[in-house]
Amino acid sequence: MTIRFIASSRLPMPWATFTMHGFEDDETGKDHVVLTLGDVADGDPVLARVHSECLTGDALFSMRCDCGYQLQVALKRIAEEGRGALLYLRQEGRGIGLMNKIRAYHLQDGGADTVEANEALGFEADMRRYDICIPMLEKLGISRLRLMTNNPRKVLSLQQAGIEISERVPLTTGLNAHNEQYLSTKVGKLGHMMALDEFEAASDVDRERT
Ligand SMILES: Nc1nc2c(ncn2[C@@H]2O[C@H](COP(=O)(O)OP(=O)(O)OP(=O)(O)O)[C@@H](O)[C@H]2O)c(=O)[nH]1
Ligand SMILES: [Zn+2]
Repeated sequence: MTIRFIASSRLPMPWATFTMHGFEDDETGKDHVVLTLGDVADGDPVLARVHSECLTGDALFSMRCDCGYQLQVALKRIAEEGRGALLYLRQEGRGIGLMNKIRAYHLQDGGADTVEANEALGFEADMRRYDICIPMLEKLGISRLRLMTNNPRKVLSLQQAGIEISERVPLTTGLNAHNEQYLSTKVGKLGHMMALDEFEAASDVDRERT
């Protein structure tokens, strides 16, 4: 593992002023960011989101997925508790990269689901790895997580990497007319632990996208 800490700074956000910590992975050339709020090094479980980059959803307001909504709700929840961490991993498109995600979206426009599209391009459904979290969490003194996710593979991969997950906190938000099928595929093919009728509507999020 070749992840190096670079620097920390303040990051004022609409909900709280977080601290941003930058890390660089010499092996992949990717840089990752962790946002923390409050004292996360006191040994108590930390409310946390391990979020993989989604340029389209996180920054460009895409309604094809739930990523941007989850990002915002996770940050709001951490701000409400006054303590927590968000790991923003540069694993765009479940690890296939932005250009391949656009290729996958093109196939999805023609009727494929997210898994079929990845496979048609020669990729596995999910290429992400989570062991990269360990050096970042260690550096920040975080040992146990209350993890906001619906993804069982994420919980398992983090546990296998040696991270203690004291609780899984559901994060069901952002359902809209454009991503219903995408979310159904998560449940049906990727085993996500959620039911679409339990979702908070997208309009519950500040950045309303209906
Ligand atoms: N390849 C591919 N990647 C996608 C697609 N839609 C979103 N992504 C990427 O999927 C990642 C988010 O993964 P999700 O499975 O939505 O969510 P998760 O983080 O694994 O699970 P949760 O913690 O429950 O949200 C981001 O890297 C997105 O860029 C898609 O259609 N194809
Ligand atoms: Zn997304």
